[in-house]
Amino acid sequence: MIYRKVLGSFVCLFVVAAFIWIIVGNRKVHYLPYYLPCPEIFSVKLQYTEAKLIQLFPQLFYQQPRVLDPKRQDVLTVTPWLAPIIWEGTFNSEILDSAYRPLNLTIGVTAFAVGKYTRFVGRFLESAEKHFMKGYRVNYYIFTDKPETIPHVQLQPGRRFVFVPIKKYPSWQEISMRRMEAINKHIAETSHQEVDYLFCLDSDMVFHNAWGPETLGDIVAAIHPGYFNVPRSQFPYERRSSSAAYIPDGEGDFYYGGAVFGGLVKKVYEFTKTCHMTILADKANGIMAAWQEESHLNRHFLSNKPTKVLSPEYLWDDRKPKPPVIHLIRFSTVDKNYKEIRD
Ligand SMILES: CC(=O)N[C@H]1[C@@H](OP(=O)(O)OP(=O)(O)OC[C@H]2O[C@@H](n3ccc(=O)[nH]c3=O)[C@H](O)[C@@H]2O)O[C@H](CO)[C@H](O)[C@@H]1O
Ligand SMILES: [Mn+2]
Repeated sequence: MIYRKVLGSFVCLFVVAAFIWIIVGNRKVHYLPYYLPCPEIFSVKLQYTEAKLIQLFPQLFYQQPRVLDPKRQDVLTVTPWLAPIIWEGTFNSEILDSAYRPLNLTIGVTAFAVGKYTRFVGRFLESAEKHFMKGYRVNYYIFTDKPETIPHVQLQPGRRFVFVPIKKYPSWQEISMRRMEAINKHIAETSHQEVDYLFCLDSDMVFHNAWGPETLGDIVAAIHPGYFNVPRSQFPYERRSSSAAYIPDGEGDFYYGGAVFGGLVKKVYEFTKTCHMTILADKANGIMAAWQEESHLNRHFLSNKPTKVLSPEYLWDDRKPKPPVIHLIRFSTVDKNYKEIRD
């Protein structure tokens, strides 16, 4: 009985194996169709609260990036914490535009024009319309105590101008430092709903060349034009330990300028809040940092590293001759009579 069952099983196995061999082997079918057990997973979309569509790069034709042939060998293009440092020659605007344009971003700019500094706004805006985030939506927030003195500047479509009334503090130091407070308050009340990224810029400056999406990052700082080529012992950090902006000798990455910072509006909110608080702490202790809010900004960026660093191309000074490492001056301080204007 058992012998017959075993024999029967072997015969069955042989017949099935022979059948498969005939079909697969003789008919030249080399694989069997295979179906995923649950194809509906492909149609499931996670509902993230800040869900953004993934942008694919369209077909573009450009030079191959060469691993062993960096475009700039004369400058540092990445920080030790792997934040890119943006220099002319290191990026392709066409590729960046193809990634950022479809996101339909709005970029905010804050510029302060208090007292005599209203005279700079016309040139600032005219030059920004030529060079700043061309083709993107831009909101200019002009913080001023004298809106009637600001000249009208024709803006490109999708770009608008907003006056933010602000009181005039008696000293230029206080005006400069209080920007942190005013920007922070304005983000909380208004601009967090209006812009994706926000740049906070000095108004006594002019755009000379393109400033585009290569500058966008979570939190962005700019290297000061006066200190990109000096050892950190010579950085004009606040050196008194009684100040909240204190940086001891032997510490520091770069010397960043107070005239340019930015990033995601939420990050700029956090940043301006911390800086304002450390400025107030100093005030309570009867001390003012060596370079006002710029010192606090440098202290903050030492322990909270920027995710992108702009080279001095993005924060130059018209009074300085252009060295060979600077291929392009994009944004630069105008020459001004300090004594006359701060009087
Ligand atoms: C290139 C650079 O990094 N500049 C910084 C530097 O000197 P700066 O000489 O560039 O400072 P500044 O006189 O331009 O003042 C900073 C800004 O505050 C505004 N303002 C100032 C005074 C006034 O009466 N009315 C008015 O509106 C205006 O937007 C101006 O651009 O140090 C300052 C603090 O000491 C700021 O950190 C500046 O950003
Ligand atoms: Mn300035």
